[in-house]
Amino acid sequence: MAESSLYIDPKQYAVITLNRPHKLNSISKNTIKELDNHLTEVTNRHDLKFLIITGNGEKAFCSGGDLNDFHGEMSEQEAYKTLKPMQEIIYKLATLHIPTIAWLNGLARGGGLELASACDFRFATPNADFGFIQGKLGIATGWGGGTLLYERINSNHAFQWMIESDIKTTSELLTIGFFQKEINDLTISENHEALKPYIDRSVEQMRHWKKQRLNFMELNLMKKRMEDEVRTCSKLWVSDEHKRAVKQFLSKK
Ligand SMILES: CC[C@@H](C(=O)O)C(=O)SCCNC(=O)CCNC(=O)[C@H](O)C(C)(C)COP(=O)(O)OP(=O)(O)OC[C@H]1O[C@@H](n2cnc3c(N)ncnc32)[C@H](O)[C@@H]1OP(=O)(O)O
Repeated sequence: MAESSLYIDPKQYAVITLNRPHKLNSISKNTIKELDNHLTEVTNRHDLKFLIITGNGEKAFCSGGDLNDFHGEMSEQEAYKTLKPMQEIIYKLATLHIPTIAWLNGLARGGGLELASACDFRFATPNADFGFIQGKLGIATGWGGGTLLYERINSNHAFQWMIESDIKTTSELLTIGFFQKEINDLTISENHEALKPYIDRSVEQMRHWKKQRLNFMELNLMKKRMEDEVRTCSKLWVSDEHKRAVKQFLSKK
């Protein structure tokens, strides 16, 4: 069964849904391939105004990399080979030709927040919590999402969040500007109040504003920084602290 889906609405927006609610929409190697296909399809469409990424179910947006696939016993080289494809997806998403919205229907951890950071906007349910917890796992962001976090919020907040690796509420994240809107009604539709301004604009406007935003970002530098993150995370992946943390999570079963 597909682990994600792409839906194109007649109102000219696309929705990618992570579809592994029983695993809290964690991202497996297979999900990564599917996401790549979805993004290619969206990139080839010239009639879309914006893209939404969300998770199926009420509990989770995305709990990060699937720790069965991204397991603790990989060598540094294997870790790099495993992490790199998702970093590439995150880069593609961050530089997509139309605005993107992470629709955080539930909790997010680790790479789930890297995915959210790749989007231009983050709208979130009040009934969930969110953590860049990589620090507590003995690693650092492995998909380039640390670089993007610095693009999205004040650098002091980004720096502190990654070091402290704490779990934050929706209202805390609205306060520091990581979230732009709180959404109580989670159903994505053309009638949703939060989406109305995005639907009301034209394709040309949306593409222009996204291009303008990207012009203000140093994309080559950003790409290099994201690559550095993958390399650093791959090194940390083989640390005892990280192996212990993954083992502990997997043995919970
Ligand atoms: C690899 C990339 C790296 C990066 O670059 O950042 C990362 O993403 S590191 C971060 C990886 N993610 C995590 O460490 C989070 C792991 N999950 C949890 O800590 C907990 O699931 C939770 C988010 C705190 C929720 O806890 P709880 O409500 O008790 O639910 P369960 O733990 O019982 O989860 C239900 C179900 O889902 C499976 N699950 C959840 N997250 C993952 C995951 N990341 N990888 C694999 N499987 C995951 C969990 O094992 C349960 O499955 P079953 O036991 O089969 O029911």
